[in-house]
Amino acid sequence: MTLRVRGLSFAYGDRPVLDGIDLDLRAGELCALFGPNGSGKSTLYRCLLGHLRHGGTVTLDGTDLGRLRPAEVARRVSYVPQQHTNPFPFTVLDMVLMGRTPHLGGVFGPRRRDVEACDRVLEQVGLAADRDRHYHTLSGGQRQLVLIARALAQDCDVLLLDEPTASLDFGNQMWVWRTVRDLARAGRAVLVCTHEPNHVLWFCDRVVALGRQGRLLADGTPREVVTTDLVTRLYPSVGALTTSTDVTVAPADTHAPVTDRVLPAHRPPASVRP
Ligand SMILES: Nc1ncnc2c1ncn2[C@@H]1O[C@H](COP(=O)(O)OP(=O)(O)OP(=O)(O)O)[C@@H](O)[C@H]1O
Repeated sequence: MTLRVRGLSFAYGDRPVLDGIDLDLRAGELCALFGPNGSGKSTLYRCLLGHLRHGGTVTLDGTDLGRLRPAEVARRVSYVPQQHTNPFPFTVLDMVLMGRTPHLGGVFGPRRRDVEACDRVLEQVGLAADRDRHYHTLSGGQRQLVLIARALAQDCDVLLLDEPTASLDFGNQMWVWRTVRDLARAGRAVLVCTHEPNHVLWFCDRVVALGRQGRLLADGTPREVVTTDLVTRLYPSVGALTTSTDVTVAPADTHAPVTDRVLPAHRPPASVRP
């Protein structure tokens, strides 16, 4: 199963944002989408999902996603948005059940097995005790976990996640990365947008880097792409960079102990580093 993007271009009015993006996202692969603020990552997701009319093509196993009805797309592709507010007083369980909606036939409501599936993912994200609370009363990180739970409940071949760890504590960040890595190993195709180069190095199979002009700058393994040269080019204000295998805090099951780590060259001495 391959999500294939060819020549994807998009502009907001007369302001071009994406320029000729070619990308293949394959089953079994955890791929990072890496790039500066405003480079068009969220816009790319919205184009892939058919929320924005764009140039070029997006196909899933040869089928043009633009020709499918939204419910058909939602059966195959799940999406965790970067930000989400909901004006209605949905409970946590209601929010996660929305992930099951594309799988329900006609006007039927959720079945017992849908509720059980949602309870299982709420248990996984550590929010089982909060299932009957109103979504809008949760903290930012808890809301992010609910959106991730909704995507897991949706149970799709392709997962598109837009900065899913941005509001999460270190423990939950590692849980999300391990979960998406396991989903990829189980045969799903996963694209995760992140701003953290070290997480790309630690967890991902592949990374595509989007530059400020809305063009892909690189596509390859993390060790090929996340170089001090590329990071300096994307983020010139950081200044000089160095790499290190001196990893102070990294889970044992990541690539960290054997992988270069990207660090600012002028760091505080080790004794005061966190
Ligand atoms: N609805 C919109 N109307 C007009 N311009 C927009 C709209 N949404 C985004 N943009 C602009 O398009 C560009 C790309 O935005 P986008 O949100 O895709 O970037 P991003 O890479 O996801 O950024 P970030 O890392 O900050 O989330 C930015 O310059 C942004 O200001």
